[in-house]
Amino acid sequence: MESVIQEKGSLSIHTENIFPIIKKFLYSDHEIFLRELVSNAVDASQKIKKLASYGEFDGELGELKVQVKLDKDAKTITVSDNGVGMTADEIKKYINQIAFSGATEFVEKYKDKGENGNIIGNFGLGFYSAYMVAKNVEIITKSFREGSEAVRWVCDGSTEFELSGTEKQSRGTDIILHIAEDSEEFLDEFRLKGILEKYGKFLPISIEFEEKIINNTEPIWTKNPSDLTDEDYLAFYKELHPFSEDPLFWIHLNVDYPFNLTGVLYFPKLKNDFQGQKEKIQLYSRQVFITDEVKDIVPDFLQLLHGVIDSPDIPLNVSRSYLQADGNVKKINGYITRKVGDKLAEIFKNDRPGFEAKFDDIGLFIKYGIISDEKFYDKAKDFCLLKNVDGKYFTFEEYKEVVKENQTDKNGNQVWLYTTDEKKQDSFIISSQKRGYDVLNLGSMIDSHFINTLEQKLEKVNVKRVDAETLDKLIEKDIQLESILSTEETDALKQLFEGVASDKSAQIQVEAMPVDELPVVITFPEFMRRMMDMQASSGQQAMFGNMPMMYTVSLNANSPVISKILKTEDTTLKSALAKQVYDLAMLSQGMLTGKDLTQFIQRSVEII
Ligand SMILES: Nc1ncnc2c1ncn2[C@@H]1O[C@H](COP(=O)(O)OP(=O)(O)OP(=O)(O)O)[C@@H](O)[C@H]1O
Repeated sequence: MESVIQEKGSLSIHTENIFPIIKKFLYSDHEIFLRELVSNAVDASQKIKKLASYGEFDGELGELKVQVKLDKDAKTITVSDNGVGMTADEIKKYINQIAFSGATEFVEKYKDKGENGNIIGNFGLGFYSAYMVAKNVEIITKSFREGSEAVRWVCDGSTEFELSGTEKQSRGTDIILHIAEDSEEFLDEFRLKGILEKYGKFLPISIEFEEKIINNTEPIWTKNPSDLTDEDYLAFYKELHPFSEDPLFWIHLNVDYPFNLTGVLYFPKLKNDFQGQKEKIQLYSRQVFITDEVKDIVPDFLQLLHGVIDSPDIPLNVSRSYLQADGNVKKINGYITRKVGDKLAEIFKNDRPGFEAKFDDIGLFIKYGIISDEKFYDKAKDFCLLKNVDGKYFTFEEYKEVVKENQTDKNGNQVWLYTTDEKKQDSFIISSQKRGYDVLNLGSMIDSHFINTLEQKLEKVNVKRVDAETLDKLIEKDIQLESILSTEETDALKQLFEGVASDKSAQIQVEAMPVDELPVVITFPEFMRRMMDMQASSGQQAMFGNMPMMYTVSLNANSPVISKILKTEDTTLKSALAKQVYDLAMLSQGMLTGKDLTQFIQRSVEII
């Protein structure tokens, strides 16, 4: 049966309810009220400038300026401008109708005149944020239109307002906030100055507070790159980060299609504690500071950069989940990645020595990008460098040529060797070099992840730490060394060492190595070790968290020392000798500690 209830209509909002909502939920940060009112005043000033340029206003423009005044005794904060002002009708339209934005209307009306939208407002709610801190707000305003009468509007935050004629000589608007008891923290010049400097440092119209202009109205990102010198960029960097070292280089961003975005990103000299350096990119919307949390707008691997991004196309007053899904935000992300890739490629191409000199600093960004961003990898694979222990740099392709001859294994795979710690792994590096192998230096936090990505991306390349295996197994060739020991001797040898090993879980194996190789060698299987490194660097505790480091003890069947130990008749001496060479191997891997170390020293002294 069809229902008889059928009705269409529009929902009504009870305005009594709206103030508490604005006060509580519109912005989590109450200090935003000042940003909103100053932005409105800047808008009003920009509008009069534009109207003058369109020939719709032919009076004196005068010096356009926004003034913020604090009167502690009267408990008021006043924001004044000499912009367009409002007529009584405009107040009724723009102020009395909550959420009707005059800004949107202005842009709409003048869009044929190439209105590029230098107007900040668009929600039509900003003005009411004044009620987050004020119990009463007065507007005293006079429109630029000839013959307009000045008007005064007052509202105490209820739904009743008063509108009347008043005296005001000059064009423009004064917004007077009578601060509520619970917001008197804002009646403080330092607090106000702080808020103004935070949000208004780069507003396009001069902002005066306590007889000082607090802003730079023409920050460099609004200028044409071809009009700027290196000094300009460095000076601006100092303005943003007064105590930082000079940046390595920078990128000027400038797009207007399919979204609007300008900005300058700097590559800083990184300190080791790079975690602490995040949140150094500031996000602006038409020169109004919005936030320094740019997580979703800037690709993760570029969050270590410093600088400024300005885009009116990034939605501001919305939740993060919305931001992540926003099409523009995704495009902006892709654009920034591409620009950074292009810039790095350009420096690499035009100034390879300069690029190499900076690589130790920028390598982190590049490797991070390679790991986390497919598109960035496609560009970076041609300029990302590998540094070997002799301090020489190679691209991936160059390096393939360097090691092709000596480091291709019997299956036709290249094996790239690296060290994570030149000092600790010295003996392994030396043995590898003796064989004519090259050793890379990949010891930074990010490298275990980077190596993993390399192996996935590069065909027929395996990457192993110099101590991942004994020298012969590191890069397996067709030639197999013969063991000089019989099967019985091999078993006896293994048993002897199992007896002296203090760590009973150690894997002991007998292997035929070159005669001059050490009698005992301790190695860490690459895969497990790297997984553990990766986990440690990402701060996780999961799978391998509590597991001891796995290692392999290889006994060199062909070592004369091993033969000597096997031939020793005296069983006490035999064990002592075995223990001594075993401990030497432990020592060379920095694994000999505690009682084992004490006893080792004692034994060594006795032998001498
Ligand atoms: N100082 C001012 N001078 C002239 N007009 C003003 C001034 N302040 C506000 N207005 C008018 O009132 C309208 C509503 O302002 P409101 O701040 O509420 O919204 P908005 O600026 O359009 O958008 P947003 O919510 O993003 O700030 C403005 O669009 C503008 O037309």
